Amino acid sequence: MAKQLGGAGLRGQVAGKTALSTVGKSGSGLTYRGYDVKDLANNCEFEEVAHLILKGKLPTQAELDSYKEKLRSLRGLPDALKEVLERIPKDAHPMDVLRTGCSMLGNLETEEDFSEQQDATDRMLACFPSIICYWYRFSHDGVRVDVETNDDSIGSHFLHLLHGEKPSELHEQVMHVSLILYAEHEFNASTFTARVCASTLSDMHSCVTGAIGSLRGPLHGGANEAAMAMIEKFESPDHAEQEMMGMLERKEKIMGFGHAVYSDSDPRNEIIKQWSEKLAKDVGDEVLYPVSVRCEEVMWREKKLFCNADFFHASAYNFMGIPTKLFTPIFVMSRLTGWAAHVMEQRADNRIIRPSADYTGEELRSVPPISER
Ligand SMILES: CC(=O)SCCNC(=O)CCNC(=O)[C@H](O)C(C)(C)COP(=O)(O)OP(=O)(O)OC[C@H]1O[C@@H](n2cnc3c(N)ncnc32)[C@H](O)[C@@H]1OP(=O)(O)O
Ligand SMILES: O=C([O-])CC(=O)C(=O)O
Repeated sequence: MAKQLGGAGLRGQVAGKTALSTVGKSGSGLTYRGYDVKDLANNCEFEEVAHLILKGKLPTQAELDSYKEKLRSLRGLPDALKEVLERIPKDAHPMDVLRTGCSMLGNLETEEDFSEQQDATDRMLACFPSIICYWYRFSHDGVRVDVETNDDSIGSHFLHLLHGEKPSELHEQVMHVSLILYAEHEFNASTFTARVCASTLSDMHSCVTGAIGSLRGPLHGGANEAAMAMIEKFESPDHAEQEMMGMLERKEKIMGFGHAVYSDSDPRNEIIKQWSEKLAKDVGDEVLYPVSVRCEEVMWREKKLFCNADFFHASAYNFMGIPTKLFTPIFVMSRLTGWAAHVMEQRADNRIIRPSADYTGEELRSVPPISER
């Protein structure tokens, strides 16, 4: 059953064209440049999908090797950026750190001309994990990590910097899947933010900085952190059910459920849920995964609301030892590909995005003298 699309929030209104992805239209429900996300998640590394989204085609082995080599060479951070990161307090939210880091990078390595858009994007793709982990390890552990690792992938680079050791094969694989699932999603709020910014002919770093701000909220990317905060309070599936029933009765929003476009399932959920189950077995979990499954059952039974991409990401990331506040920055590391590709698409066929509003204010009136107000 298709979701009723209309009403506030521009829901269901066509606001532009894209050749990058379809949501709720074909295959399992999500396609990137014509490939089903399930197919991509089962058969590709994230860097192949980044190449597909940003450069228009799946790479050959030689193209992939050279793309990964290029990304590896771009992991270092300028000293001025490290200095800024060192001044950000420990209790800052990592999404704010990333927003500042991206903006600072735009000052140091400004995109002077649109011909630099691919290089500016590759640089961010390579160094966002460095930015987030440099700040995290400095502010939390007091160490200045060497961010120039030789790890094979963006996901393993991130886990290596975070934990101080190379990740297991399982964890590297889960990072590939997770980054693929989060990479692109048509005209979602953060991507639309990036496109609006691009439509003024602004620079790539401004578009991405704005998009990070939009992704941060709990109704969008921030939902994976909010979901974690909720499930970690539940001691058992029965406890989860009891608490969820209370939340529903109080008409509270339950993060990680529902979607603006999908009507009865988010195709990314089935995939990340399987990986969460594998990770649960790997760590011997007997609480978080069964609690998450019960939450899913209760929400469907009571409200016909389904898990979106964020819900099982919470337990999966937790099982890999990732601190909750770093969940949404991982989303950024991935969605950067979608944002940048949309910026490029907008630039290639641009008209400034400037919709209209229905006015609901006062009728025309004259300004009274200040003594009479
Ligand atoms: C990667 C991502 O960004 S995926 C989205 C991540 N966000 C979340 O998980 C936050 C929780 N979910 C939500 O807030 C919403 O489902 C959104 C923002 C994702 C979509 O919003 P909308 O398109 O406006 O939702 P929709 O029209 O389906 O809502 C229908 C009804 O279900 C309710 N509803 C929707 N989601 C939820 C939820 N998670 N918990 C409780 N009730 C919900 C709405 O409040 C609404 O009720 P109402 O008619 O009484 O007002
Ligand atoms: O499309 C949306 O509204 C939100 C979403 O799932 C995403 O951005 O991945």
